[in-house]
Amino acid sequence: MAKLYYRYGTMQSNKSNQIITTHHQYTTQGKQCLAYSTPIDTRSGFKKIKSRVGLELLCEYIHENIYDEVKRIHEEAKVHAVVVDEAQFLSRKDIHNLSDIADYLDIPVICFGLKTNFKGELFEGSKVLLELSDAIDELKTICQFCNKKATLNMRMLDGVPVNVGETIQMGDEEYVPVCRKCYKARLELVK
Ligand SMILES: Nc1ncnc2c1ncn2[C@@H]1O[C@H](COP(=O)(O)OP(=O)(O)O)[C@@H](O)[C@H]1O
Ligand SMILES: Cc1cn([C@H]2C[C@H](O)[C@@H](COP(=O)(O)O)O2)c(=O)[nH]c1=O
Ligand SMILES: [Zn+2]
Repeated sequence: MAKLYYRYGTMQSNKSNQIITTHHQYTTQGKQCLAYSTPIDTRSGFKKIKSRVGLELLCEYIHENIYDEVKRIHEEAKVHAVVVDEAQFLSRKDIHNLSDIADYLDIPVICFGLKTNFKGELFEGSKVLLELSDAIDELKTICQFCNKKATLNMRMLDGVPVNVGETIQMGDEEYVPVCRKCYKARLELVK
């Protein structure tokens, strides 16, 4: 039976790079792999996944009829895998639909995304993925301030760490990956 995978990490942990290389691994073997992201994050351009290394991949956006769409494509030509970027922004219903693709169409679904927001709290999509995924892997990078593994994302406003504001706010330089100790040295975690 196909699995629902969740590969999570902080910002800069190689998520977009890995989704693009995973897609490449399937397609260079002649295996159809469908790539999706969310319309929330348009930093890379319209319907595009872009990694910091410079790799780019065209994608579609997740929508409420995603299960029917993948089923229709799969009936025309076998789909070997579905890959999803920015999965933290998906709703509970979206993740349920993705799990149906694994369970009823027998197609592996590999989701990449952040675990927590800049306040250290789970995003909705991340929470449901942690609840439902068959396999969960952490992608790693290093804390901005020390040499430990980064586990949190710190939002910077004019170079100053902040822990208040809207949860969803696009950006690159506005965030840095940090370890818990370095986060606590600068900000209070939400209690
Ligand atoms: N010029 C470069 N050469 C090699 N690696 C790079 C370069 N620029 C960025 N990276 C690496 O790319 C990774 C971030 O890639 P990306 O997939 O965009 O991250 P994420 O999607 O998790 O935010 C980091 O590990 C960073 O070190
Ligand atoms: C921590 C955090 C991040 N975001 C946004 C910022 C970026 O646009 C994306 C994540 O991009 P990645 O490089 O692919 O990891 O999410 C946000 O809106 N709120 C947050 O708390
Ligand atoms: Zn640190």
